[in-house]
Amino acid sequence: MTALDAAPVPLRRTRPAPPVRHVHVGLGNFFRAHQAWYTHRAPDAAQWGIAAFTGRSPHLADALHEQDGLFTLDTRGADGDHLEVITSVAATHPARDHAAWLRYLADPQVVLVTLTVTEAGYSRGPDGGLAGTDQVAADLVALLADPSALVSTVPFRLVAGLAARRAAGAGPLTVVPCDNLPDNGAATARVVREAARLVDPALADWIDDNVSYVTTMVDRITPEPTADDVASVAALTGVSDSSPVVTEPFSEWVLSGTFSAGRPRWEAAGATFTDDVRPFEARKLGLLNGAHSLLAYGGLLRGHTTVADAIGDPGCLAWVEQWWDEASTHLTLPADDIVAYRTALLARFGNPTMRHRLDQIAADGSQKLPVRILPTIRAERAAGRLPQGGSRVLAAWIAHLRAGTSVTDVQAPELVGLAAGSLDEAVPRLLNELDPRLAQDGGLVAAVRREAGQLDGT
Ligand SMILES: NC(=O)c1ccc[n+]([C@@H]2O[C@H](COP(=O)([O-])OP(=O)(O)OC[C@H]3O[C@@H](n4cnc5c(N)ncnc54)[C@H](O)[C@@H]3O)[C@@H](O)[C@H]2O)c1
Ligand SMILES: O=P(O)(O)OC[C@@H](O)[C@@H](O)[C@H](O)[C@H](O)CO
Repeated sequence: MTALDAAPVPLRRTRPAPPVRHVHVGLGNFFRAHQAWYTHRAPDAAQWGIAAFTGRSPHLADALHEQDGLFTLDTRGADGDHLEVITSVAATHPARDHAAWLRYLADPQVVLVTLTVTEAGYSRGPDGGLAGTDQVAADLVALLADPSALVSTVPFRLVAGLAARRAAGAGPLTVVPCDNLPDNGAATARVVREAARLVDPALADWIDDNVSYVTTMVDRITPEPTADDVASVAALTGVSDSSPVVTEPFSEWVLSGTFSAGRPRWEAAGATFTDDVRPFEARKLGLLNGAHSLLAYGGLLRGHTTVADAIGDPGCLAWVEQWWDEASTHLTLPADDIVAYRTALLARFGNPTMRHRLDQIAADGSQKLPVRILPTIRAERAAGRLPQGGSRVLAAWIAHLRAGTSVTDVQAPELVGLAAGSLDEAVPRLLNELDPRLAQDGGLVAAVRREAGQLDGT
């Protein structure tokens, strides 16, 4: 008898969940394939339950609540599927369950907060400080009126939780951002500090004294699961799981900083602790995420749907290799490490069992290109070179915005407006949005204009 012949078994706990000592914001696919998986594998997992909150929509919190926080992780490699039920998520909550959020943060047993809220979720303005958005302003007004008011932005959710912690005398805590942002610990500290100071300068001082921020590089390609993935996991396991996650065998987590009140033994599960994350971060953001953005915009233009489709196109592959040559020049890890990483990336991108959609990666280019592409372009220009590969990534993004129909970005209406009209005008306008200094660099503007013309045939 195969698993398919039997009635599906519901996914429920048979043993108590581990006690909650860690809270996560951004319950989604990546957190479940990465941080929840590392904790599940840690030798002290029985002491480190996670309460996970969604960033916005309640859907996944509700679905996992029905399964006691359990879900199946389907790791798809060349040798087939490896299936395991991850047990580290002890409780799930929608973002609107703010009372639960405040309760956890006020609990001295809870000493860790991790985040996967996308690059845009940090509410950072162009200089990295707290953005002046309507949501930020609304959260400030709400918190000044009532410290327990529901707030929606990540900086103010943290500030509200930390205010509750201070009031309860619950002691120190560590925040561990796990999004693809360079120096994400310092980036998070800055927006939280600025938000706290607006609410109560004494609270900001307490946070400075009691909250540590760890900087991380995170890596594991985890696409949004499809209905076919849900069906295939059910067929393979015979268990009815509404919300499995599909991921790749490769995983990396590099962390740097002080955990003021303890953490799971993630190093025993494969995480690396180091004094300096930056060389790993630069390698990953430039080579993996930079090539992802190139494949997203360039691949969509060439009619592809997934990363595996696009990397199988010799034209896209040549673009990626050229971009990698430029980016690699400025990486500080040993050359053989970079060569090995590039070789491994080609296999990871080409993994035919992963349907990593290019339109998912294309979202929020205005937030992603500055960290994935611009550092290499600036370094190339400082070295007196005009990087064709980097110019092509910017040109492909511009062509994507000009196509206009499927642009998902926190600044979408503004960007689509700036992309309209002649390329001669649109290119400097859009470069100016990314960084005004780029728009003043005549050589670079001309190179991006040339590449954009090649892409759309003008
Ligand atoms: N998926 C991957 O391969 C991968 C790998 C490395 C890092 N990451 C990081 O993790 C992030 C999430 O990826 P995912 O695959 O889990 O996505 P997902 O869509 O499955 O989950 C995203 C989570 O972030 C929340 N969120 C989105 N925008 C937000 C905002 N503006 N404010 C607050 N919360 C917000 C959502 O509500 C959801 O809980 C990525 O943006 C990236 O920074 C992802
Ligand atoms: O998750 P995003 O939207 O920040 O970026 C899309 C991909 O580039 C990214 O998710 C990679 O798959 C990931 O960073 C691999 O570790």
